[in-house]
Amino acid sequence: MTELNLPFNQPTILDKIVAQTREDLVQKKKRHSAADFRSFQLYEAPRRDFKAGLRKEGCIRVIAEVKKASPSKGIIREDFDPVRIAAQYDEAGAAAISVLTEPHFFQGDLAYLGQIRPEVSVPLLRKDFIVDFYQIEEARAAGADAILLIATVTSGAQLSELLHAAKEAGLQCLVECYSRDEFEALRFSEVEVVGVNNRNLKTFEVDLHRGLSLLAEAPNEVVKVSESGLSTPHDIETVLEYGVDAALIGEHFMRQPHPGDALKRLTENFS
Ligand SMILES: O=P(O)(O)OC[C@@H](O)[C@@H](O)c1c[nH]c2ccccc12
Repeated sequence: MTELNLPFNQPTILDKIVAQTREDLVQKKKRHSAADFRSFQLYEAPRRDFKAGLRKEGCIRVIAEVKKASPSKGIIREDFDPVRIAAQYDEAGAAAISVLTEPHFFQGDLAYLGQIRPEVSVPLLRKDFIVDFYQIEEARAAGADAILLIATVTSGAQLSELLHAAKEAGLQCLVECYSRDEFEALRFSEVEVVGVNNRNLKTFEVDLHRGLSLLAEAPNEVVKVSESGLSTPHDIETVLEYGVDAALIGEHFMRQPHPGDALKRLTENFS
């Protein structure tokens, strides 16, 4: 993908996050081998069906996100209690909860998954930058039901291998892409849930219609998720007009005093 508005050869924020993730992995592997995760209590817990809740004809399904900070916005919510926020989302009818676990750029924590899990009934998506099989075992041990795989970060054979490994580990995947090239390179025989990020992770620009037009091209049997920058009933109406099943929403909810009420208000006419 060409980014004409970026200086040549400058590392993007995404490059930096992935480099940091790889560095962290070196340290983590010294502490635990992937096989060690098998002895974690949550490793054997039954998984919740992420995909099943994401499609309801004529309704918007919401993956509500627990996110303290982001590289584009800095701290989004000072008063951040991940378990309380997740419980509100669950009560407000979220189809799933996305939990940022990346620590350096999003101030996330892997431990949030295990803390949230017993307090909610819906599936949990681990939102992180997965580049290694190790992180799949780690996600299972931490209590995730599904993981995000980002086509901008991992594509082709590597993406297929991670998808396969996740399936083996009993985890479902949300495969996120940004560009048309990434979208067209996806093997829809392997991808059950596809997301298009409306925000360019390199420049942070948001373009809802660009993302939705791409999603509309996905095969019928694939669950479609519109991600990022959604905040108004008009946005939700637009998402539904494109035949998209679910919306992934973080910042808008996290900026409201009561994120659960914000979710109810946003979806009351579409559920
Ligand atoms: O907070 P927003 O604009 O509602 O967006 C949520 C989610 O789509 C966004 O956090 C996100 C989408 N893809 C990602 C990949 C990594 C980290 C974060 C993301």
